[in-house]
Amino acid sequence: MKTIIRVENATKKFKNIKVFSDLNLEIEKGKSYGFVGYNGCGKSVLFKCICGLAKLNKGAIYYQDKLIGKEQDFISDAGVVIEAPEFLNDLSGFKNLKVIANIKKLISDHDINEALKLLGLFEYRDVKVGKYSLGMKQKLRLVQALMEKPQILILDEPMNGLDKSSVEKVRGILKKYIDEGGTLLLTSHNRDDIDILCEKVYEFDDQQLKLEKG
Ligand SMILES: Nc1ncnc2c1ncn2[C@@H]1O[C@H](COP(=O)(O)OP(=O)(O)OP(=O)(O)O)[C@@H](O)[C@H]1O
Repeated sequence: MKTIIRVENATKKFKNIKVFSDLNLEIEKGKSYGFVGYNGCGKSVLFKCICGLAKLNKGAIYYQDKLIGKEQDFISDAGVVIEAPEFLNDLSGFKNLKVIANIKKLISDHDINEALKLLGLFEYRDVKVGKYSLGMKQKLRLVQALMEKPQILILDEPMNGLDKSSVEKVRGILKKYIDEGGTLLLTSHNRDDIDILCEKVYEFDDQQLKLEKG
């Protein structure tokens, strides 16, 4: 299997808080990985560093052999849900996605609509995002992450704010994504999400990652 992400001796700290230290990790293409641990253990910070949204204090992260932050600013070809990427409240759901799609110009309006349908947002495509509920905004984030059919998905608590049937729907979408060869990095405080979707599970333990399953 081909390594797609390599984290080497990574250390990240904030002033007096050391989040992780000399952490090593290999992500193989086509596999699904879960990351678990208590609030504040470092899951989101690790994901941000992998994406290029935060800098390591020491060590290196490679995406397809390119050094993140140097040879490549941000991870490319990835669908990402981390915290709340803010949408423009005065634009509709569709137009927000269109603004993002225009950056890479990989997909058509039809593709955006199909992605909206996947999560049941198509009928709200023309409603301003400012009028979306919390769950609807979360679904829009997922649509954004999925719409360009990225080869890797990095999802930090993607089920936040979703009702039971939407969680089932997203699990189905992610399962299909993995079955079709996608690579998934996932955090969730719902252990069922992790168990259903991830073949390998890492737990944060004393500033390190411990392989818990797989
Ligand atoms: N920008 C920041 N400035 C200072 N400290 C930060 C910053 N971002 C995160 N931290 C700290 O880094 C540590 C790890 O935070 P992180 O958000 O990665 O936790 P997490 O495992 O994702 O938690 P949760 O399960 O609550 O989402 C915490 O102690 C947090 O307070």
